Amino acid sequence: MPPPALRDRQSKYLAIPMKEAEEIMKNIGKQMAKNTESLAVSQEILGKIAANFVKSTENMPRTRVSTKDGYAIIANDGSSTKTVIGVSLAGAIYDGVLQPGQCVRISTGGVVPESSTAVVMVEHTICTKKTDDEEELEIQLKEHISTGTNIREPGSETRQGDVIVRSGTKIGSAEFGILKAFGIKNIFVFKKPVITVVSTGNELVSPDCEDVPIGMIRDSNGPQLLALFTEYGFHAIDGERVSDDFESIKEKLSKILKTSDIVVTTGGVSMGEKDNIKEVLIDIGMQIQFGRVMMKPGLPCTVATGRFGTDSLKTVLALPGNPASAWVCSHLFAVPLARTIAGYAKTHHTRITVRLAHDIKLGDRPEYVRAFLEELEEEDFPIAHVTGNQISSNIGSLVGANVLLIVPMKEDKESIRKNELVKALLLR
Ligand SMILES: Nc1nc2c(c(=O)[nH]1)N[C@H]1C(S)=C(S)[C@@H](COP(=O)(O)OP(=O)(O)OC[C@H]3O[C@@H](n4cnc5c(N)ncnc54)[C@H](O)[C@@H]3O)O[C@H]1N2
Ligand code: MOO
Repeated sequence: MPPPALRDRQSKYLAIPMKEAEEIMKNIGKQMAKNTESLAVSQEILGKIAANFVKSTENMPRTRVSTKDGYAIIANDGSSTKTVIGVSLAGAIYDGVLQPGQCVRISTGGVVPESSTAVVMVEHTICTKKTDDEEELEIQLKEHISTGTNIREPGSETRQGDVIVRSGTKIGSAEFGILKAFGIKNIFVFKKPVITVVSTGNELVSPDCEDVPIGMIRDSNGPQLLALFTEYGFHAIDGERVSDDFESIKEKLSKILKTSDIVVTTGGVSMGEKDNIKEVLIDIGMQIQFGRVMMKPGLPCTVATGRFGTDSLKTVLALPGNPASAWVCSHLFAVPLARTIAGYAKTHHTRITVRLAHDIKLGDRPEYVRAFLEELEEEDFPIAHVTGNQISSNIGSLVGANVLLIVPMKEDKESIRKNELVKALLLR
């Protein structure tokens, strides 16, 4: 860094539009390695993305089974009265063969005996004969039952060889359930990127520090971003803190980049005399992809890439130190990138339409306003309440936020009004 008198008085970096920044991130995502691994189908795969199409190993159901509790009959056998000759319960099959005029009591999920062509619900029958000790001997149908009624045919839900989990699908409870239903033992999933979070700043002390000297602050960005990645199903490594010193940052980043795919730093990216991050990134051979974005919060948001002596491309997201800026930029840039590398088909936050609960004054940059939603039965759209003072340093503006309102910059109008509809990104 040159002495203050000689430093640049304007940023060298053009503030690019958000759309352009997103395009650049998409390209970086495409170039970053997507590695796969085979994992046992255990809780460990929850939240991972399937890397292959998984096919069913057998028909579902495997045999004809009943969808109702009742009686397996031969439909259209010319008799509405049936002799009860046995029982087929789920887990205990009746392996005899039905003759016309006979039926077998059956439960939902029970195997339908050979030659039976329909199941009549117990509600549609009357018991017409029984033994002295109350065993059913004969029933009568109250209505006509046609062939196929209440029977699940083999393969009627899934045929052997059908795709049961598509590549790119996130493994949740439903996918986990179907893999278990077919007895699948292992599947290929995308490996998640190794993410490391580092806080930079001479003023930072441990978040656990009880007696913080004046002029110093607790490092909240580090733990906040580690938690943010956890919320999105990623495990991030705590790279802890480093001072603003050029050499110290260089040493720290050089070490971490060897073992990480994505490094997220906070602080030191703006115009301050200790804002060294961009220079360090250049010094260690990384290419700055953008050094400012026309957005609020997050103007000095910086992204650099490089191979760093390895085959695979690495990305550093050097985010502003202000807590709201770091949080918003992590949502908008780091999470989609991590999702891309982890194989997600959908990498971006869902856009929804919301109705504003208050006026919002427009600023000189497009803004991502933190808000929370209220759902009212009589309203078509959720109501968005802004989370207080939106200054980038206000960590309280993040608390309770579950959307980012996409608010344009001031052009022909000064504000958007209460009750207007705006687009928002759904978080978490
Ligand atoms: N002359 C200019 N000054 C600033 C500009 C500008 O364009 N020209 N941009 C402003 C904007 S916008 C932002 S955002 C900030 C970002 O600055 P830096 O990324 O360089 O961040 P720092 O200066 O290091 O810190 C900013 C702020 O955040 C606090 N901080 C930093 N790290 C942490 C942490 N780990 N946990 C909690 N809080 C943290 C730090 O103490 C500062 O208060 O620059 C504006 N300035
Ligand atoms: O862009 Mo900064 O995050 O406005 O304060």
